[in-house]
Amino acid sequence: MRKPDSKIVLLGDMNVGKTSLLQRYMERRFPDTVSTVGGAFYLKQWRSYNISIWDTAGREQFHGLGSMYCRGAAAIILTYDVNHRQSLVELEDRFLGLTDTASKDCLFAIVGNKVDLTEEGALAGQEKEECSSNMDAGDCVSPRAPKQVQLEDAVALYKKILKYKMLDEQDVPAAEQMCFETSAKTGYNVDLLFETLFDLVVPMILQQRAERPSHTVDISSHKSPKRTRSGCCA
Ligand SMILES: Nc1nc2c(ncn2[C@@H]2O[C@H](COP(=O)(O)OP(=O)(O)OP(=O)(O)O)[C@@H](O)[C@H]2O)c(=O)[nH]1
Ligand SMILES: [Mg+2]
Repeated sequence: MRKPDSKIVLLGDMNVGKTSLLQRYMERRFPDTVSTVGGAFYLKQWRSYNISIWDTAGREQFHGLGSMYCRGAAAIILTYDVNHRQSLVELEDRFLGLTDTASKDCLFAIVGNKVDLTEEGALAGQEKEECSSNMDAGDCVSPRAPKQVQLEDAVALYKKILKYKMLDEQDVPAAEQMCFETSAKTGYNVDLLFETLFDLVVPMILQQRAERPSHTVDISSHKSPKRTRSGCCA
């Protein structure tokens, strides 16, 4: 197997939907999941490049492994649940420190998942109301609640991350491009999330290749040595 050209890591609290997002993208479905143990990865071919996408465990007991998974990462997807404010708080308190091992020009995406469960998600046609047509409108109780975390909160966290990493806003993609709201259940924005990141890491791969000293010897330009009378090389 060829070594991956780049690495993307999903981080975030347990139950926010990291595994579901990855399975929705890679397998085009929303299967039942079990809480992740340690970590696992998928390989995605994007154009001619191999990108590994790592799913990590959000459970506290696996916290120590997080920085190991982030080592050398070109992009990190910090995931929260739009219905649980604490899951956004945890990104800053518990997960951001794990990203210190990532590549120095690592990109960050902030992803609020499970929008299908919110009133806004319903308005955006995320999921059909499960009401029978002979019910009164009043009987049709929606389980959805207003979003607990707004996109602006994610944008504010993105800007804090730039400060923490001492990055200049002008040198990195804009917050509006890197903060997403998704639903692994319906697929909403899932392709956009992953493919935006793939397109951003490709130039990083090319830059790394250009900076790396070449170990390739061009044998076509090599002249054969002249033979001397003794049969030795001059
Ligand atoms: N409604 C809804 N449920 C979701 C969505 N994404 C995930 N879930 C559900 O949320 C639960 C947790 O999802 P996982 O993908 O296992 O969460 P995780 O972040 O990988 O959790 P850990 O592996 O423990 O860190 C499962 O019951 C999923 O079916 C979503 O977009 N919408
Ligand atoms: Mg998981």
